[in-house]
Amino acid sequence: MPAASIASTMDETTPLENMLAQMERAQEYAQVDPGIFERLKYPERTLKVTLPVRMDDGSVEVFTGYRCQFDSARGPYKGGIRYHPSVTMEEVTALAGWMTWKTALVDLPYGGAKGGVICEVKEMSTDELRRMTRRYTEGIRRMIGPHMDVPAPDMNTNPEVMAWIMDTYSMYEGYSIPQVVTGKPLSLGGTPGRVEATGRGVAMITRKVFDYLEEDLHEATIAIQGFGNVGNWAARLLVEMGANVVAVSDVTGARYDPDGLDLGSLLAFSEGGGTMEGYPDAEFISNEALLELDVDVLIPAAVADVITTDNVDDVRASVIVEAANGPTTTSADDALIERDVPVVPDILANAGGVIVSYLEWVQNTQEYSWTLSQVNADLERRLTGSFDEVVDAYHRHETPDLRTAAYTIALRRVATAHELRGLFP
Ligand SMILES: NC(=O)C1=CN([C@@H]2O[C@H](COP(=O)(O)OP(=O)(O)OC[C@H]3O[C@@H](n4cnc5c(N)ncnc54)[C@H](O)[C@@H]3O)[C@@H](O)[C@H]2O)C=CC1
Ligand SMILES: O=C(O)CCC(=O)C(=O)O
Repeated sequence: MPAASIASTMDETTPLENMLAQMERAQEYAQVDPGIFERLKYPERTLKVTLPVRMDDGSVEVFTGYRCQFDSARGPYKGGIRYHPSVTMEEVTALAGWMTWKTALVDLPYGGAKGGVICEVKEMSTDELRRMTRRYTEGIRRMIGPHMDVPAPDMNTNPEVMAWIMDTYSMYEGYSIPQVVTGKPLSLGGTPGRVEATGRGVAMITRKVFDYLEEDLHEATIAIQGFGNVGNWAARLLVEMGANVVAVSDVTGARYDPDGLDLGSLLAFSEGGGTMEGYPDAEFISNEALLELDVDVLIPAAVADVITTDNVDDVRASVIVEAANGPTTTSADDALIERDVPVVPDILANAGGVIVSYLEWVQNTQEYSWTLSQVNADLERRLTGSFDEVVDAYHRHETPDLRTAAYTIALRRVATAHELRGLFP
């Protein structure tokens, strides 16, 4: 389905419509060829797969999965796989689009893709998840490959799931192909630093935006929505940098302590299967209340569309760093621009994950491994360099916000690749 017709059937806060609106806003400054711009509103292809899975009780459940390949002008498609009940073809399309702008912005030789399966991981056993993952991999295996499309983790997927994907793909090809997927366990060709890379990047970018604003991160108060892979690593590393993490949440709610949370205890509790609701210390507040706390930095690190016209006037943070994909709607962006609240956009703030995925893929391709300090140094160089480029574009083009500056860079890079390849005679 063409992106424009998907968008016209949905209300204004859907991720796909937001992504298209973000592109439109940047085109005013990027001024790429109108024909190419029109092309870039549409994904190249999306595959929908049906996944029959034998459940532990002997019944068969049929799951639906997608892989959307948005653009490949700059290189193989790249992007994570999400397991979540709210996955839709439209959401996967928006996420694949965001991957396209993200890889271009941080100048990786990739295009953008995203996959997802509609499922509730909490209600499935490990065996059921493995069978579903193998089915999904079989379903999409003709469109992925180390030089074609390289999946990675996203919400509710992890190194174990990546190992199953790698194994299933390799079985069909007849030999081991670790570089078909990134975010693998270390003993299967994963790289040191990938698990924490997205959270580390979020922390690095938060420090960078504080330097840019000439503010001190030391003792700055931080609220983080989402305490999964990205949120919990961002929290730990920000505390290491001297910041004061005062609130974190998961899907059940948030814990808040204005003097700073005991992260060690929260991590141990959640690693043992506990939820925020069940955590015994600190004040329990809702996810909505977390977004409205009077803090220096708000880091949405869970789902899309959480800062909207409904709550943006109550968001009191001085800076927003988008660790999740698509947490702010375009109308909320307008209000934040009006109030001069800096928003570091997702395609920059959470790019640490795909940068280290690239480093994993490079190591696999070269059959050579790097140390953690080499990986982290390369991540920091790329990410902070991209931040500087975005700030430079913001001032040079006088864009309304950092997001538009980031998109201006990304759109131009992707459009140049299309032009050079002669895709538009
Ligand atoms: N894992 C990665 O490397 C990357 C992830 N991201 C984005 O970061 C975000 C989080 O991803 P992960 O940490 O990997 O996922 P995860 O599955 O490890 O953790 C997600 C967290 O969000 C919470 N959550 C789920 N639904 C929620 C809701 N409706 N309201 C509040 N909290 C909710 C969960 O309880 C959990 O704490 C997603 O938007 C993802 O697309 C972006 C770049 C890379
Ligand atoms: O590591 C990757 O390849 C992609 C991670 C991802 O899905 C994202 O950045 O949203």
